[in-house]
Amino acid sequence: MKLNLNIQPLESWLNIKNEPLIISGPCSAETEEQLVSTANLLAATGKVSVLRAGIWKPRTRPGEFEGIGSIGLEWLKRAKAETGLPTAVEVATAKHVEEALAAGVDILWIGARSTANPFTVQEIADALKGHDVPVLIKNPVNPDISLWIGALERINNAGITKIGAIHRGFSSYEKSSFRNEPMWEMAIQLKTLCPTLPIINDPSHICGNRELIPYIAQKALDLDMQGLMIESHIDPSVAWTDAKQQVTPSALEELVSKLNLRDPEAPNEAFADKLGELRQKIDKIDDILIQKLGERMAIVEQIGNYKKDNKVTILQVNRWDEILKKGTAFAKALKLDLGFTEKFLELVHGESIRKQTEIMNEGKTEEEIVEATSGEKA
Ligand SMILES: C=C(O[C@@H]1C=C(C(=O)O)C=C[C@H]1O)C(=O)O
Repeated sequence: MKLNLNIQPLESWLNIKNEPLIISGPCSAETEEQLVSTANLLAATGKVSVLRAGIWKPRTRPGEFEGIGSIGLEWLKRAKAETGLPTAVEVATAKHVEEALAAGVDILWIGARSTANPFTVQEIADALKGHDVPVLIKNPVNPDISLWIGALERINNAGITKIGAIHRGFSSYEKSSFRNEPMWEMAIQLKTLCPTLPIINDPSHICGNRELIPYIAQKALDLDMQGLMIESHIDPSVAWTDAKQQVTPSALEELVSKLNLRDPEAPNEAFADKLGELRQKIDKIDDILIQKLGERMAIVEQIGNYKKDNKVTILQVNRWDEILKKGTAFAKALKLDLGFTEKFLELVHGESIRKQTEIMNEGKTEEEIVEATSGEKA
């Protein structure tokens, strides 16, 4: 499947000062002085292409600072006039869109909580109709790529062609070193579905602390993301929101200077030849892997039929345990990553279970059964 979005290339609507594209500014606009002085220091670094600031803040719990509101738009105007930097704010309602556009905000973004709600996205899309403003769409809080795609489609259907995605990570119930799990595979999947879509990484929200930002920012660039949105504050220690994850403008400058910029391709022929040669080897190995997986599944099917005839359960924990132990020991000897090996074997075992369940159900898939039973798609 490919995603059919009508997109204008990032470079055609954004003047990128310095590679990579850096969008920076405070999590929240707090005072005129805080915003304007942060903006001036950011501009002086020469590394920042867009000034961001939260004006309306979606807070998880009531009673917390919910953003300075419309007055902040006036401060942004001043910051823009003094620095020449285009400005970006988060919008979550039609009213926000109208006010931001009336105040001359250059780029709008849709936050993760809004992306998760199609009603909200549609309301924003309707308010955007007839306007030619760039819109960046953060991933939804939950790891559901369809919601992310749906939001991009709704905004694109409203006639907005200057669009991009922001990867800010996903909420997780499990304890993690990240504030929001990166789940890079989601961004990779989006890029695969729509290679022309610019994806900007937001390491501040993924990390939740400033120390990890350089690592995540570098990883994002190495995964060919088009830019970074990094929160900055003239004095993060007194920030009203997200104090732990904001950096000073000078720390931002240092962080960006230390990033290694790598190209998607190397211009020299020798590199291309060598890469081609190695990729041919990989192609051959992949063919063998898939061939062998096919052979394995044919045997799994035979076992499934045999179990069905003999009224034996699908899951055989002892055998599965044996496979895991044997497989990981072999992987260890080959210096293969054990976590990867386990995941791979689990995936293969899961497929065996799926196939044998289908056999027990006279060839009907789980999806077919769920749909026939509940009338809903599985
Ligand atoms: C194939 C079998 O069924 C299941 C699948 C297994 C596999 O994929 O290797 C192993 C044990 C069972 O849980 C089997 O019993 O051997």
